[in-house]
Amino acid sequence: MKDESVSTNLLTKLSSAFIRKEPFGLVLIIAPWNYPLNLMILPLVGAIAAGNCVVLKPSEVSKNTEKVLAELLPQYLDQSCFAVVLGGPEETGQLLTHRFDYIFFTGSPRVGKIVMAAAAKHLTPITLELGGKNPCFVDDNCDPQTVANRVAWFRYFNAGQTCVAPDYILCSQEMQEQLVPALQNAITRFYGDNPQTSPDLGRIINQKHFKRLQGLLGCGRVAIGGQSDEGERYIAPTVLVDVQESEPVMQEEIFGPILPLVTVRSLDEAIDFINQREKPLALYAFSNNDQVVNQMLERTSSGGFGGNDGFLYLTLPTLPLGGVGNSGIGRYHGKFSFDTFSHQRACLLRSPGMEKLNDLRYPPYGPWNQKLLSWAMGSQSCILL
Ligand SMILES: NC(=O)C1=CN([C@@H]2O[C@H](COP(=O)(O)OP(=O)(O)OC[C@H]3O[C@@H](n4cnc5c(N)ncnc54)[C@H](OP(=O)(O)O)[C@@H]3O)[C@@H](O)[C@H]2O)C=CC1
Ligand SMILES: CCCCCC(=O)O
Repeated sequence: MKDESVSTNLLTKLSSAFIRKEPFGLVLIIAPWNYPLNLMILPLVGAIAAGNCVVLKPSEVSKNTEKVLAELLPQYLDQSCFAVVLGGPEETGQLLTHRFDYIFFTGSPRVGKIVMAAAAKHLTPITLELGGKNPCFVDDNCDPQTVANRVAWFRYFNAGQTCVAPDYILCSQEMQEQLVPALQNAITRFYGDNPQTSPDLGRIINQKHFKRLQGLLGCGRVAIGGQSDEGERYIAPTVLVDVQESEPVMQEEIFGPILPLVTVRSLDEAIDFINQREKPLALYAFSNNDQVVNQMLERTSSGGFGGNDGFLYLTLPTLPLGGVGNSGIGRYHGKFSFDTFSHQRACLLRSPGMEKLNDLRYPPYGPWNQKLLSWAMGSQSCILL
């Protein structure tokens, strides 16, 4: 990447001022299992583009992808600059005792805190791509079937194992009564009368997550789905109603094909509900009224925001993917990846001659040269004076 020239002030008018983008050095990339290729390769591309060497730690949970990565990557990447470390939490923990120049972690906030604590020991800069409970507000002023189609697609894609998926719906009681049949229509249209036989519906990654999700089926009242099959690790596309805030399904990130509907009486109540919780990785609002969508955008905070659709914004490399607060630190995708993996070095090259011009800044200071110096430095004069 070529140097980025920047403007100068009177004091540095005859100098060359620019930002040099430098690689950090050795980067550790730790990836999760839900999109094991995408969430490993995308940060890897950014790290390479910025000139770094990389240690890759894929998730042991997605075993087949881990195996393919371990076999294929060494065939395409320079073995002196890239390594793939296999294994689980223990091996990741051992990796984290070493000093890296940058750590890029994708996973849960729980493990993100472990990574951040390890990075702190070496003051290593990090990106944490974490998760959270992503709210989806549905205004009364909307077409229930259109909303149901869009929400159902984003909730049940990859069997709901997507960090930016809508985690729960906030809507009025009246809208809930319209949304449930519309969601049933969408699920039947997408996955047929018996979704378990659909080739387009995924399965839960392992027994641990299957059991966790099976337990969540007991929350609230099942309005759609609710079936499960341990042998296939199948959880039916499910909609829950009459869910209490205190129930587990509203206390943890669902990360599965379960969609609880929580009723609120107004947009203000929905915004209060959202703002009383951790800042989510993604937030969605559906309404035919732009003002409602804009109010949700203006009065909340989240990693990303979707108005009248789901995480389609991920298809734009011109938009960053990243969380805020408990849902993450930093961002990537497109040029944001290059910037994440680059140190922005401030450079000012001056002439070795024309020393006379520097008399202005040398003591002794009098009223006149201090004012002149302040003027010559412009807005940054507070730095030295
Ligand atoms: N912001 C984003 O872009 C994304 C965020 N996520 C979030 O990730 C979570 C789901 O992914 P999941 O893989 O289960 O997340 P985890 O946090 O459980 O695991 C993430 C990575 O950390 C490793 N790990 C697990 N426990 C430890 C530990 N104690 N010490 C060190 N490393 C550890 C895992 O290894 P192993 O898997 O081998 O046990 C895996 O490589 C959800 O919260 C989801 O929201 C997921 C995708 C994208
Ligand atoms: C291919 C989309 C990957 C997005 C990361 C996630 O939401 O889990």
